[in-house]
Amino acid sequence: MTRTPLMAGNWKMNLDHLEANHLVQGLAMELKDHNHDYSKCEVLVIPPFTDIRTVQTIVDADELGIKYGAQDVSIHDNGAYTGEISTAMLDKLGCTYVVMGHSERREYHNESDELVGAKARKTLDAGMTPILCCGEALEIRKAGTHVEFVLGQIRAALAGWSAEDVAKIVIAYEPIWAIGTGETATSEDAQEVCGAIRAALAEDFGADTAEATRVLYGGSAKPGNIKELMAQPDIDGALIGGASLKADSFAEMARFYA
Ligand SMILES: O=C[C@H](O)COP(=O)(O)O
Repeated sequence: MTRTPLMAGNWKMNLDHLEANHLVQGLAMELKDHNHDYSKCEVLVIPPFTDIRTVQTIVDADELGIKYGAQDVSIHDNGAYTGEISTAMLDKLGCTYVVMGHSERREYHNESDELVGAKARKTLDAGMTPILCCGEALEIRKAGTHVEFVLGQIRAALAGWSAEDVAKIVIAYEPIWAIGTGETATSEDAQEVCGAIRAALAEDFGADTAEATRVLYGGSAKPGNIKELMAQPDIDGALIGGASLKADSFAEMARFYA
């Protein structure tokens, strides 16, 4: 496989900057102690905005292989947008990834597919990698229309994109019913949708783009199920919430290949 696996820890609204310092130092130590090979799995932390400067300082000072990014971004460059953060601000802090369209933002902030697509565009234009989230609620899963629903979210967000640009993004499939519930989708469930995403990318943007685009799974991923998830042909990594808040469990997941 030519796609480099990615373990991305989405801290959500957890940990202040002091706790962030502690976690990143602990994570770096765990990975070093176990001779983690970053070429076999990229390790990414996605802290709250207020922690990013602290994470940058540790990563730069200790020349860590850990990457960091942001949980959201504005579609505006600057101006009267109280509370928003621009791509330029994130780029200046050394962020390399930005998440958009997480189900929690879609639900609590009414984010549409079009807005999510615009955030991904803005992120890519600023030289960072978008992590575009998608995923269905339990009712949709029960109705059996989850594949159609998820492909609809992605196609709406990426409408008009070039194949070259799509190949640079990361897509994260997160069934909402599996987020923070302890109820992981089975690896077959996860593969079904991740495989369908790749097939849709091939149909819309060509086989080379589909081969290059990384697709992550998210939703109660943990040390106990990561190997099985990563053994699936179309799962290239995980977007991890709860289990990324502890250095040992997150490091163990990053070392799924060992
Ligand atoms: O962004 C991460 C996901 O929402 C998964 O969260 P979780 O691992 O706590 O279920």
